[in-house]
Amino acid sequence: MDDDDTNGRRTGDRMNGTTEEMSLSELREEIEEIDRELVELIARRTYVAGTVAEVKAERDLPTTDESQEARVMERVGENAENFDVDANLVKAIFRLLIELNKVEQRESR
Ligand SMILES: C=C(O[C@@H]1C=C(C(=O)O)C=C[C@H]1O)C(=O)O
Repeated sequence: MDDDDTNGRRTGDRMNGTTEEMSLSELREEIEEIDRELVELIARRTYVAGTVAEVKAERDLPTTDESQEARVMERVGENAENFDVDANLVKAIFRLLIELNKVEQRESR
């Protein structure tokens, strides 16, 4: 039995049933749309951080705020658990997003 014979059912079983009849190409289209949304969200997060950088520059505050980073990491860990995904993996992704923001903030001041 090859992958196509499962007709997406393995994925459908993990979700709400609406994906059960989806073909591989339809599932990949769904992933493509999700990926586009993820990149849009990353761009929005980076944009807001740019505004944070302006506020910090006005107040003469440093780019890095470790206590805020700890709050972000705790929050994303809780969100990961609520959505039943690996908290350590999600935290690793957010570590990168925070670093991206700090690079952007340093470049804009
Ligand atoms: C965006 C900020 O600047 C930095 C980046 C953070 C982030 O990407 O979440 C958090 C804390 C800061 O080190 C902030 O202070 O809120």
